[in-house]
Amino acid sequence: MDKSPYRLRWHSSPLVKLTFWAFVSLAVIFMFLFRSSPSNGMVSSASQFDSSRRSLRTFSWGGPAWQKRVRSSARIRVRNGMSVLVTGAAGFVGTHVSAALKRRGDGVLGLDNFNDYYDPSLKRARQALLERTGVFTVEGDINDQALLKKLFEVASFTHVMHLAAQAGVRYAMQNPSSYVHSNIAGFVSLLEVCKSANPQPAIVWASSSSVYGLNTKVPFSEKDRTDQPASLYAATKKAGEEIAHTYNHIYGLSFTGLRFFTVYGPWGRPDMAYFFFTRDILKGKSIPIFEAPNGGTVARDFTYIDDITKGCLGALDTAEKSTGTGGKKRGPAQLRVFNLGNTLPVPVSDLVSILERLLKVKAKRTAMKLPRNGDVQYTHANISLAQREFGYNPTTDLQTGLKKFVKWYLSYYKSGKKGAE
Ligand SMILES: O=C(O)[C@H]1O[C@H](OP(=O)(O)OP(=O)(O)OC[C@H]2O[C@@H](n3ccc(=O)[nH]c3=O)[C@H](O)[C@@H]2O)[C@H](O)[C@@H](O)[C@@H]1O
Repeated sequence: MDKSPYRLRWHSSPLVKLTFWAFVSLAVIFMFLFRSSPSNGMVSSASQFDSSRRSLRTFSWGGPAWQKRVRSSARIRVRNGMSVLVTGAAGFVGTHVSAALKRRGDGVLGLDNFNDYYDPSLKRARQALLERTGVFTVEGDINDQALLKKLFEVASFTHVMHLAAQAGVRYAMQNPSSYVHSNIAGFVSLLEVCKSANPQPAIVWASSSSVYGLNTKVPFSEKDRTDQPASLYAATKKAGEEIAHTYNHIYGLSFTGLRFFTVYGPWGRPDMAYFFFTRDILKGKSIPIFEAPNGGTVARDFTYIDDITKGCLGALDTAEKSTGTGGKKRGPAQLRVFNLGNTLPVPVSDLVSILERLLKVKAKRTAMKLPRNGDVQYTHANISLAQREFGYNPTTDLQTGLKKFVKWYLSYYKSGKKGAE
């Protein structure tokens, strides 16, 4: 038995004993909070949710300075303005919409996971552009509910512009789980937080023209069937529309889904045909141009980014409030879906001809059979619903829009210094 004076004193003084155990308990509680609660302003690991991404990431967020930036970015600076959480803010459409909202005085907070589906340095350049406009983009994943809850605690968003998604029709064959992760699990994760927020935000989000799938009735109207998706990407977007219906029905969340038709323009996505055709024409590489099996034309209703941005703002401006509070529905809420297209389908071979003229380089064309990996032959939007509801009126033809894209492309990848991958 230990007979040291310390031991004796330990046993004999209840006050010392109490102090010691109080100290130990506090230390344990502190360690627990530090490790497990990112909402306390520490570190959140989104990678545990994200086994499908090629680069697993850990995001840092929190702390008083971070909260101050979030609050300031989301602050409304104009009468009757809105405070919008934009997911996928460092994406193509996200950047344009965030900047447009900020410029007119709305509060905007960006959220993006900066994944490596395509060159993340382009996303960082977009983030820097947003920063200059006054938009702070938080680095994080929509599957990270602790982060989302924290954002809603710090800022009171009136709207969510949900653009974060795994895009691309053909890539779904290579990495199917990334579509489920972002477009289904991520969407549900976001809606779980939105439905419990007080007040609930109104949600405007990106669906896709691809939901029309094998539908052959043109132009595509919102009333046409969308139960024959031709790719997993399309299936996850269609699932999103059904999930929106459920959250609208159960919780009174207000939803506007926007079916975008092949959006293109400056700061665009390098995985899209007009973008990598430009790169490959300049490099002298051959361009695979898809042809339909019957010798028919493959065409798209290419829609310029400024027209899409106006459509997004129109949808936000006419979105009604959600009706629920604290996770409970109080009445029926708005549920809308709109085509946002250009109404002028252009054959892919014509797109290449326009690029040849703008770049002053002859393309090496290779005809290829339309692969059976999700591509559809033709898209054409009927936009009368969006026209009626919020005056959507696209004004940019493909020639004009591509001219602006090429100008941006050449200046961004100045004389091959940055070199598009
Ligand atoms: O409208 C939409 O909802 C979709 O638009 C695009 O999908 P897509 O129209 O297939 O756009 P691209 O991949 O840029 O293809 C444009 C056209 O070029 C054709 N193409 C593509 C690649 C290629 O190597 N050759 C080729 O001829 C495609 O068949 C298509 O007709 C986007 O990539 C999707 O994320 C978006 O949801």
